[in-house]
Amino acid sequence: MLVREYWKKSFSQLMKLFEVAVKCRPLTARERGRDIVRVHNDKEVLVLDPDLSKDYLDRIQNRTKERKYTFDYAFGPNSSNLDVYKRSVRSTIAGVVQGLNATIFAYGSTGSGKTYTMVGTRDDPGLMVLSLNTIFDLIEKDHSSDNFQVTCSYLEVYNEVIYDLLEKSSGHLELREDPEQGITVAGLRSIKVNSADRILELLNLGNSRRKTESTEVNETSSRSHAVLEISVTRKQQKEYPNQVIRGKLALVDLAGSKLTRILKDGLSGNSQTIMIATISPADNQYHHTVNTLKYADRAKEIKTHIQESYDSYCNYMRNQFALQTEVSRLRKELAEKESQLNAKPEKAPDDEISWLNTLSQETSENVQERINLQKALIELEETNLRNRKELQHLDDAIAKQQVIENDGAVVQALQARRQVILDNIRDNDELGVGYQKEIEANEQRRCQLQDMIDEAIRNNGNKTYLGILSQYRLLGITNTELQFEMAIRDQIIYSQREAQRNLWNLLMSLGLNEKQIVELGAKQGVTVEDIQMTTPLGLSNTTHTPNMTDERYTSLTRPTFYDQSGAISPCFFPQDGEFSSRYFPVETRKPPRAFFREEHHTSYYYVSHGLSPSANQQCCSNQPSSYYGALDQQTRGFHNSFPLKSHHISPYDESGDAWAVANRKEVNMNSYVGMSSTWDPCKGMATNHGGINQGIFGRLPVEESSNKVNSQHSYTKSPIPARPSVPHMLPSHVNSKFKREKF
Ligand SMILES: Nc1ncnc2c1ncn2[C@@H]1O[C@H](COP(=O)(O)OP(=O)(O)OP(=O)(O)O)[C@@H](O)[C@H]1O
Repeated sequence: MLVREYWKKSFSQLMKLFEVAVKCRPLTARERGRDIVRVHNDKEVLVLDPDLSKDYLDRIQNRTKERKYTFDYAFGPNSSNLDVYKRSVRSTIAGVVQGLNATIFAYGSTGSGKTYTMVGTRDDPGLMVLSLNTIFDLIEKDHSSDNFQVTCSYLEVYNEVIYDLLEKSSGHLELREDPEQGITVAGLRSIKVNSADRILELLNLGNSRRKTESTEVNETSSRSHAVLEISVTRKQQKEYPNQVIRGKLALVDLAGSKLTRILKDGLSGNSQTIMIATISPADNQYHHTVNTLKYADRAKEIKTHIQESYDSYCNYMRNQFALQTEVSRLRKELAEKESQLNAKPEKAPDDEISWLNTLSQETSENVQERINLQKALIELEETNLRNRKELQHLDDAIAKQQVIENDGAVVQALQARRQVILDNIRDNDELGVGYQKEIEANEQRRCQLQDMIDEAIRNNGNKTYLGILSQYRLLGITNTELQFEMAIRDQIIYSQREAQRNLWNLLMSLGLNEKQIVELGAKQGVTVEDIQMTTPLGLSNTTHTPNMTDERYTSLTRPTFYDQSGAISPCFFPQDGEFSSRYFPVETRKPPRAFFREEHHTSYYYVSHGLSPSANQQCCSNQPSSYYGALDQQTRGFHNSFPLKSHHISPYDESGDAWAVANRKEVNMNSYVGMSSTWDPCKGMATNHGGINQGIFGRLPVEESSNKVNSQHSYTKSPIPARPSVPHMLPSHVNSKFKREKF
């Protein structure tokens, strides 16, 4: 059967997710009482007042104990199990073979006929037997080429303990939560069966092991709940080869009346459930009968609830179906593309082809290598993000210990851990720089290879053929790259959503309401639903954001703004919240706006270096326009800045450098947001990451007593852990990946 048809059918079957049937058994030979139950119209159950002495007046004054209920199905004492099965159960069983779950359970007081209804006798087989016959019948008649497998388990719950009825001497079994299958019984035997007869054998065996005892109304009263579970696994062969559909049928014979909880269990998941409420017609069972009917009546309320769940379930299933269709469409498309790719072009001279093959092969290896390097780099950076987080926590803990608890041993242990983390960060950073270099070399090689391929094609007589062949080869390579890019893109989308949510929270926690944020965003050219981090929320009113691809920047080269001795490019920070450096054209000095946030109380930090006093003046003279900045070793750029509170600002030292000062011994730049630029040696220009970034730049050793650092380029002696930078070959929005944890 087509999956579409199958779901269509299933939906209509699901419309009756929960049904209640009432079955009244005949009076037994032992019962001497009066029959007080009447069944009308196959739906109504009337229970007469067992007290015959009530007169007409009592009845019209509503003092009668007569009760009337209506159910989905009602069966009188003359109905056989087969009657019950045909009308209320059979259609549900058909769904199990199509992958649906069904639960059929009997509920009623002791001696009311639950076991008789579920198990039955040789002459009047019960619902378990009839259901099994149907399942095997349907499998046999199935015209599809699908493969079926039927398994069966039978358990007993006695005094809250689970036993395996298919095991000779079963121990206690435990419930486990399985991520895929939900709640399962650990160690329960599940036997593969090929016929209803085999299951009946097992059923009889299990029944003989059930705990029973004689009660006033029932000689062989079951003292336990029994659950027979039949699983039907259907492996499709045609439309969706090897797609597996699993249906389950649970047939439950309940012992007592723990109804609500049991109902809840029975109804969890997407199971069609049929409750068979069994009652005795005897007048001395009046209270039990009415109680059972009341419960059964109340169970109808569950139906409404199920209908609601059902609606969302249907939606879910529809989505699933749509996704399946989409996947199958894509599969087909892919197959078509592949066959196009495999179509061989006309033959060309062997040596040319082999040369092209060599180049294509090398290009493919080159791409793979680059992907691997990028992956390694990303992992490395993620590790270091975690390291830096831990470092921050350690710093907090150490500070807390020093100020509040002052426990030397604890501080020592924390500092030891801190050192380990620092070492790891540095090692990783070095490794990262190595990866970056390898990536650059790889990229250069790629350019060379492409040039060689172009050259080979240009100089050959059979240009068209080789061109096509080359394109065909490169198409495969591009595919690999695209797949990698897609994977990263997915991750970025996820990260950006998270960052966006956090940003909202941050802004709200700063006291801005939604409207203000939207207005602020609009002023800054930010669409609030999709906050563009490349145009950061700014503190200034300036709206200019430099276009870093502008050719004016391309003349810049790395040595201009950084050398190994630490003679980095100066950054200066105008009071309106902007920052600038030689990255930006001298003639405009119009840097991007930046939104900065300081989370940490820090001490000294390098603000600027090597500028003339006037430049420094421009940088820091107007309070509160002071910023931290730090050196980015990976990108060789002077990275970032953020504002400090005015009392944290130091004067300049003799060299003209300005330092930010705070009340801690060391600076931890681990947790702020700011703005950064990185140098892209390939493009020969700086890239503005803009907006809010991770800003991880490490610390500088400082003298606690001093308000300034007397250290000409002291940062070079104490390496600043590099900010996790982004491999420049990756899509530009990969940058966002490193922004997410800050909000
Ligand atoms: N439809 C029926 N036709 C004939 N006899 C029946 C029918 N239903 C039940 N009985 C008889 O009534 C008695 C009690 O039935 P059964 O053992 O099924 O009750 P039960 O609800 O399972 O009881 P317990 O909860 O104590 O196990 C049995 O002797 C059974 O044969």
